[in-house]
Amino acid sequence: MNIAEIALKVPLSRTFDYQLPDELVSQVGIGKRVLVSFGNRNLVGVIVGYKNSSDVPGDKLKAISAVLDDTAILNTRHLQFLRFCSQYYCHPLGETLFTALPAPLREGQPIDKLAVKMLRLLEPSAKLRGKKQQELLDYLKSSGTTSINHVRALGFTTAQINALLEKAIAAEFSAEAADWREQTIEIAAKPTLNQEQAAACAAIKLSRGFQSFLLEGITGSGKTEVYLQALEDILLLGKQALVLVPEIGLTPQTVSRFRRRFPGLAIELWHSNLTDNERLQVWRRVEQQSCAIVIGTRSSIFLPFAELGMIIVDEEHDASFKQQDSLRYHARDLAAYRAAQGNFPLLLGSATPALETLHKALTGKYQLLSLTRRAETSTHNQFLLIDMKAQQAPQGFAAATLVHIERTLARGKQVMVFLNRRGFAPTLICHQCGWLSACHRCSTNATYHKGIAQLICHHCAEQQPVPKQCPDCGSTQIMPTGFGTEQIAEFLQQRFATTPLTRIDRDSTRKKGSFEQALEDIHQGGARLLVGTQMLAKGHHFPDVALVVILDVDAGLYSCDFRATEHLAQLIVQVAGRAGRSGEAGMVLLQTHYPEHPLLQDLVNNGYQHFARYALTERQEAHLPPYNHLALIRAEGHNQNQVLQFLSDLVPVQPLCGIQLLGPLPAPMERIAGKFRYQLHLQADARNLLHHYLAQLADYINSHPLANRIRWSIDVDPMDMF
Ligand SMILES: Nc1ncnc2c1ncn2[C@@H]1O[C@H](COP(=O)(O)OP(=O)(O)OP(=O)(O)O)[C@@H](O)[C@H]1O
Ligand SMILES: [Zn+2]
Repeated sequence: MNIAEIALKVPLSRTFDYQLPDELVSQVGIGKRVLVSFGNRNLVGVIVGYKNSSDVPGDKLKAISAVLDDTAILNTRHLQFLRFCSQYYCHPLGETLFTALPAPLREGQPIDKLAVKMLRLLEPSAKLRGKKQQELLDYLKSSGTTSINHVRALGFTTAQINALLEKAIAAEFSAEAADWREQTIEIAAKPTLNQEQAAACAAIKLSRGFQSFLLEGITGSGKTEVYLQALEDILLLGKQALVLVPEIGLTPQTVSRFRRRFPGLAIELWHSNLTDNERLQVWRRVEQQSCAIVIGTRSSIFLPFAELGMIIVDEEHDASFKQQDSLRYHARDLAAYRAAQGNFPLLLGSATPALETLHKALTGKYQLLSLTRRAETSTHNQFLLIDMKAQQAPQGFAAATLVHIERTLARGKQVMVFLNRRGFAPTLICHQCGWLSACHRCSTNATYHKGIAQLICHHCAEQQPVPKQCPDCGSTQIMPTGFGTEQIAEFLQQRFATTPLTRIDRDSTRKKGSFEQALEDIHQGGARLLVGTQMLAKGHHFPDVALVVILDVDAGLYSCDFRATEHLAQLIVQVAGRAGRSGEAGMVLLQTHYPEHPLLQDLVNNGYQHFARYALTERQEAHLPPYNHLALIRAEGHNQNQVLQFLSDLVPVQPLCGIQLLGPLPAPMERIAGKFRYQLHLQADARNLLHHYLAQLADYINSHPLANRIRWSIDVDPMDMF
């Protein structure tokens, strides 16, 4: 065996053969990184296998230049997981492995033994002027020597730490990272579980080996408490845990709840704001057992835990678990693979489970655990549908809605107004000729942002100045039409001039720390009127909110996406769940032109649980997921004919057995950033048929002459059709 099979970060679904030079034979190993020459470049690769012979003739076979690791950075089990991922999502193995690795490892940087930067106090009696600096000093006095990571996790900044170092009040030194299992696990005071919670927790604790659970609990029913208590046994056994949370759900409150419950335990965070180096640190810490729990967003599913004992997926229905480009994986689905592979429990929690997950629970594949009561109160929110037909609502609010807002504010309660559209207005319209502001590069509107006086495309981010005259007819009567959060907030602030208002959307929270600041304002009760998009809606616990207003639910009722109603119902329930968390029942107003719509009626009268079960019967009748499996092949390019040609070539002459193929069809958004977009839909009753066909197709595509001239992708289990 003198030939190594190497995975490289190139967009080809194959590995590459390299000769093993004698002097490196003792250093190589599967899962280690190597340096090889590829074309005229030097690339980092990962050894994934060995062989005796190659299709490449011996004299053409290049040799490995260097071995970069002493020990494998991907162990056999982890490689097996990533291989599965590559096959399942029809994505090249090399690119899959390199997606999993933190950037410094992709670039070939060394992974040395983990050293931890520690702080030691030198001058305990020093007096500092900065309040936070003094707090840090006091903390060091009480805690003794502490890792810098830990101090930062408590909220102290690098600047504050450096201030102590510069004044020689504290010194920094390196220590070998401690094994988290050597610490005694402390469990802080906790509430007694109610009956339903206790039953759920017992079921999880009693499970042996791999078992998936769906914890279906209404908002505020105490799911997090079940997670915390279910984790105890796992930690006591010395096993690590991964808690996957949606991008928006990684709030300081969630994290501090875990930290408070397990004081002193090494808990790491993983999210998109970490630097490359911070990611590498977490990677090493989970691998070298110096961390017990990771709370992370989707890509933390790729972390190389030394010994994982449980995965929890909070808000498992959330769309952010699915990656929407390159390797289009779903972290929840990969979590199921990892749990089966490692033979440990998987716990999925949601108030509004995805229909796919619910289906698995109802057919017995997952064990269903239900929480039907709110943990702290016995109240349920009251829903009210406000009929917008024939209403005068010049500012987007029905008169009745404004009365409810006024009354709630008068009682000293907070009001939350939800609209999932940022900006001032979705488009400008010319009153004379009907011209609409559109993006030049996408088949969509350009949103009017009043504060910065710009038209911005929310798909490609193109900005244009606001025209003074209509580009078509020259009229000066150009006006905003429709509403965005910016406009809603402006109107409410005029109407309730003395009421403090906070707006939370991507525009208002661009500045670092401003989101946290706004949340803090709401918690302290400073803000009484809260206006926002889904950034405001998810996961937060605002005890004082007594009224939630959802301004526009109609778009989700009539959409071409078959998941639109499911997503609308989930959104309504999540947003509504922000109300009434402090004892008295909250009120939820839904403004709609279709108050008699069966979906709204079902949701409002019978709740999500009922709605979802009914929605499943509809999916079954329509042969849609989860009763059937989908894949989407997307292609886009500047040359429309090439894109169409490429996809047409993929359509087989003979119909396929067990697979329906539709297309090429224009994508719902036919142009984005100047590119034409088309797709093929594949639908199959049996998953193995679909995967078998996709594997063949991927090979064929790679040999297609247009494959490297247009952008194409395969999306297995697509979550949206765009
Ligand atoms: N058994 C209990 N006894 C008393 N209080 C509890 C209990 N379980 C949970 N709580 C409290 O109830 C509130 C809601 O609980 P928790 O946040 O766990 O619910 P959740 O279902 O995770 O909420 P969400 O729907 O927002 O995700 C929290 O303040 C929590 O501390
Ligand atoms: Zn655009």
